Amino acid sequence: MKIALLGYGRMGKIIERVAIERGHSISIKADSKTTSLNFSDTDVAIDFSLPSTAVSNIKASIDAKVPVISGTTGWLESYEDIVSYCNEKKGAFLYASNFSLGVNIFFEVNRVLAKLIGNYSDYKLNIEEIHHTKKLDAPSGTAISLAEDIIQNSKFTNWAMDKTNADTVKIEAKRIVDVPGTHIVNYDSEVDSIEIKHTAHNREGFALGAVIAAEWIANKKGVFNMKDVLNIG
Ligand SMILES: NC(=O)C1=CN([C@@H]2O[C@H](COP(=O)(O)OP(=O)(O)OC[C@H]3O[C@@H](n4cnc5c(N)ncnc54)[C@H](OP(=O)(O)O)[C@@H]3O)[C@@H](O)[C@H]2O)C=CC1
Ligand SMILES: O=C(O)C1=N[C@H](C(=O)O)C[C@H](O)C1
Repeated sequence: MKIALLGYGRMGKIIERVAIERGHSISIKADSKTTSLNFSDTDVAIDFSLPSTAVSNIKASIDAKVPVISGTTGWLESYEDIVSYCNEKKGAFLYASNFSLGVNIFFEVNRVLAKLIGNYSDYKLNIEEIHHTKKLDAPSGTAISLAEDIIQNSKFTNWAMDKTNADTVKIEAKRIVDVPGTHIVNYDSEVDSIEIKHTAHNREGFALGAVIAAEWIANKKGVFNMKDVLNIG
């Protein structure tokens, strides 16, 4: 496949290597200096750019009838608009806050735990995410996915980063040099604690998952997520 990389930073460069190792070629390497996108020689686009550029890149791909994989986080206020846009234009779009197999298994464990424990008022809930200091958005997209899954499967009704009440999932964001991505879900009561944790050791798993998603979405139409790709849960 010919893959357009919309964003050629930390992730874009690793995705390039993984894609070439899997027999693909790169048709576009877009960065902040790119002024226009020509998709004439592209089969699929992968966007790992900035919160401020993700929406226009996704729309440009859909307009060009190129299926688009979206890994950029921090733009989710426009997610429903993109879903409508993609459906109207009969395009193909897949967003994941985290493409790694490990985190997608972690999401499943988180949902089960929320169903089991999330209705007991004895436990206070805290999500902690730790990332490198260059990260632009907070909380991480992955932490938001974890919180939203807990809200769908328990008594919790909302998430917030600051003051919480009993129905709020509290998310704490920490920034430490070079950390690729760590997420912890902690339930704490007077008598015990239950904690699940995912630690990314590097960015390889995110890149591999994005390329697998790009291979999967070729020739499909619709709006998808990583559960569709991995067939888990
Ligand atoms: N879903 C997932 O599994 C993961 C998601 N992410 C997310 O991916 C995004 C990118 O992360 P990362 O690679 O670390 O960030 P970087 O800052 O390293 O890369 C961002 C890239 O986007 C480029 N860019 C700027 N403007 C545009 C534009 N208009 N069109 C295309 N590209 C543009 C930048 O250009 P320049 O180099 O010129 O500045 C840079 O190359 C973040 O939102 C991050 O949260 C990260 C890891 C995993
Ligand atoms: O910015 C990052 O680096 C990462 N962003 C994603 C997120 O916001 O959840 C995924 C991963 O944790 C790395």
